Amino acid sequence: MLIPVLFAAATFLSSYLYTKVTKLRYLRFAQYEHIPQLPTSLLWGHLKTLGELTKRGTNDRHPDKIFEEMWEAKGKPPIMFVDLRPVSAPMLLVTTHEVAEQVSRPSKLFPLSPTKSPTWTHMAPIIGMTSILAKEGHEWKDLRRRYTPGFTSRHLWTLLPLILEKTKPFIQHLDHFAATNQVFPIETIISNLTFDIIGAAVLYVDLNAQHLDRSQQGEVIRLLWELLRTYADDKNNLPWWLIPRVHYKRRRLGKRIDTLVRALVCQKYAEAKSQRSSSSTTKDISSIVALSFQDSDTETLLTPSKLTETSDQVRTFLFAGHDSLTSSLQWAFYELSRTPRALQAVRKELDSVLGPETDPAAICARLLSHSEDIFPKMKYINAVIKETLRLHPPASTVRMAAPGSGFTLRTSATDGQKDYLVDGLILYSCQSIIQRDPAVYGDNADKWVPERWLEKNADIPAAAWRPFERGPRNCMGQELANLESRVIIAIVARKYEFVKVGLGESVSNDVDEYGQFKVREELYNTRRVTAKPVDGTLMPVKLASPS
Ligand code: HEM
Repeated sequence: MLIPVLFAAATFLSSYLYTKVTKLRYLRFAQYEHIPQLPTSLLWGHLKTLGELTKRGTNDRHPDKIFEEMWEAKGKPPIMFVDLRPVSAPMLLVTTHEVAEQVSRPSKLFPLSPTKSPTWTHMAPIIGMTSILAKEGHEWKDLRRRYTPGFTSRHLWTLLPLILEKTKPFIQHLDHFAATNQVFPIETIISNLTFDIIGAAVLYVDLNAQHLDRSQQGEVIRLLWELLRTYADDKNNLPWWLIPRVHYKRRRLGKRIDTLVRALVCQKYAEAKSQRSSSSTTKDISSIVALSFQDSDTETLLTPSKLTETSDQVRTFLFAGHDSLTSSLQWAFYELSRTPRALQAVRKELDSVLGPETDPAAICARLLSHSEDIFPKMKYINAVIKETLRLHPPASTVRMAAPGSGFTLRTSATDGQKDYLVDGLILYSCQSIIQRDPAVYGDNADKWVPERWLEKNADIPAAAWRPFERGPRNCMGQELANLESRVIIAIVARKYEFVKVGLGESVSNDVDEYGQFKVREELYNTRRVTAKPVDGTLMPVKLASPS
């Protein structure tokens, strides 16, 4: 009796194992064999290669760098399959602007462009579950429509006095560091400044971010910092079952921030309502959220679901409004500090548009009184910002067309035009590869050369510069980011001299053929939700000598 039972069990087990292994072989080797890829392992897909490459270099470098090494090893194809199962869904690395454009633009299949990848949920504790960043279809459209008034150029110009006001503590910190000769990460003071600006712009509140002593900062900022720190060691969006305690901590902190933000939203809603019903002419219509309350639904009642949704958008704006901007400003100051030619050009431009006065208060006054005249003339500064975002893009888009949707991507004629079925894959447009394409940017694609944006005949396709992404889901805050960047550079560039120490420190006063100081060891990006200089950009500052 026992033998037939054992025999039946063994037959069942071996047929079960056979089915599983056949399926695994299909998933690993056959399912996406039509897409260029490195050799893969039956059990670990490309995770093994990813792990080995990670160990071979500086292991806290941004995963984009490791993807780039894989892409180079495969001969730089326009798209590449990277199998991250079981840690994450399988991914398609997109490396040319022609293909990236198809990922971000509307099509018959996806009238609002392909949907966001479900991997966004690792950010849910920061931005909430109903964030505009992740919504789709008409829900996303409604949110975009409701919040657009707060991001129009006309409205943004009304924020200028507020932005300038917020730069005062920032300048005081710089003066203090210059007087005490302290080495400090400029990330801290830039991020505190951009937090304060976005808090004021979004809710018209003082988030009290600009204290170097964290215990003195407002509670929302302290908790947000703590929350963002939990992402510092998680370079690959590890699933909850690999880091359960970290996920629990994120959820707990996210909830506490949500509670505080909800209270602020209720307070702002009550203020907006009472201002509307009074005949006062000093209505607070100046915050992005107050403007969204003018939407007819919300005007009548802040229902629990509207409150949740508003808190999620506020948290999204607080995060998106400080994070990438801080990173790009750090890189801008660093690149300027190591490129004397460019710093001189920035200063010359500021002299010509602002006059010789370099005192921040005088600059603020002039920016306020002559903004319409001054900002359009900041051509070189614009080129500095553009080039910095090209070479050091902080963020990108990650999409996924549902399995079975039949979504295809076509590679360009120069890449041997071919259609690839890519549904079910995470579609990752890797900006740091796309924006350094020598076919577009030439032999100096890896170099920081702001002048390339000033050349009259520079033949750079619009789609090849995409730090804010393109298509309907592009960045809502790009104009605000640009305004803040120009203001901060205008106030700081002539008064202070930044000198990088540690990573990225110059070896001598010799410049290379692109006019940049040679460095001992390159400064590089790491991943903390988005891409950021790994050391917070350690830069002592001193007062610039008068020119
Ligand atoms: C240099 C600064 C910035 C960069 C490089 C940047 C980059 C990006 C990118 C790449 C996206 C697309 C993300 C995706 O597809 O998942 C995005 C979306 C977004 N950004 Fe920015 N951003 C910056 C500043 C800002 C600022 C200051 C705000 C102000 C609140 C902001 C608000 C948003 C919002 C709300 C979205 C989602 C738009 C939507 O899905 O409709 N960003 N940003």
